[in-house]
Amino acid sequence: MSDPAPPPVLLGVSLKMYFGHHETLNWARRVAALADRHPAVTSGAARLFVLPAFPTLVPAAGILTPYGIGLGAQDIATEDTGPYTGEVGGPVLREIGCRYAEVGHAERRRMYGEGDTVVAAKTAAALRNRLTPVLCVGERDRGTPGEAAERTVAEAERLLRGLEGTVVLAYEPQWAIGAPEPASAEHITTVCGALRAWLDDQPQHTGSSVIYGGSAGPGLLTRLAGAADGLFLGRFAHDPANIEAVLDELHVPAPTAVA
Ligand SMILES: O=C(CO)COP(=O)(O)O
Repeated sequence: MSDPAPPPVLLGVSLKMYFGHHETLNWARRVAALADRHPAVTSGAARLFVLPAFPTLVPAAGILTPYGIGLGAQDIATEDTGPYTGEVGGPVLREIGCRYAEVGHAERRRMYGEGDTVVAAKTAAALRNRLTPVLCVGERDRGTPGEAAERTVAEAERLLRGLEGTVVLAYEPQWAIGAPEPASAEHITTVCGALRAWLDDQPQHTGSSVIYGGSAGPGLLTRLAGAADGLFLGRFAHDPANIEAVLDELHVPAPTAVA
């Protein structure tokens, strides 16, 4: 009997606040066309998800979801409904077609004062609304891989305590975000391996994945050789040719021979 197909490599893109409205939709059309024709996507070897800005979510859903690209928000309110000016709650995100909600990104922690309590509450809000949290974890300052692994596993443990459900853990060492280069393959492998080992002991989070973000781009998946379940791309996904280059790195199963 042949081995079961490995789970798809997960490639996420957060557009942060870089693009205009029409620019986002044009980019989304190019990514949808790529997903429609690239064998890594059509064979199921890779799965894409995209997190655009809130106002583009509705039109982006119409462009991306027909091609199996998951849609998600870059943030989610801790509460579901009520007097929370400026917030967007999980029920609305789910209603408009989101399947993911990012929580705890380093930029929100640093610039908008979000701490562990808020991040844990947002993670709970996502799970409560059947959205997969893309939970960002990672150390602030560059240190040894071993220290980073210990710190990051403790962070994931703290943020997910008492919660149940499938999550995407996005390991994003804060010092590698917006940098010229990602963290080293050794660093990423050590930390993602520790997160994976921890998750494997958490039956309440079955089906979860660990992806790496922080100046990720073409070439990194190859260097990681399966050490992460995927990548969380930022700037280097602005040019869809780079997404294509990342997809090109995946081993695509050969089509079944027809007798
Ligand atoms: O923060 C990131 C993804 O959420 C990474 O962004 P960059 O790849 O632009 O560093």
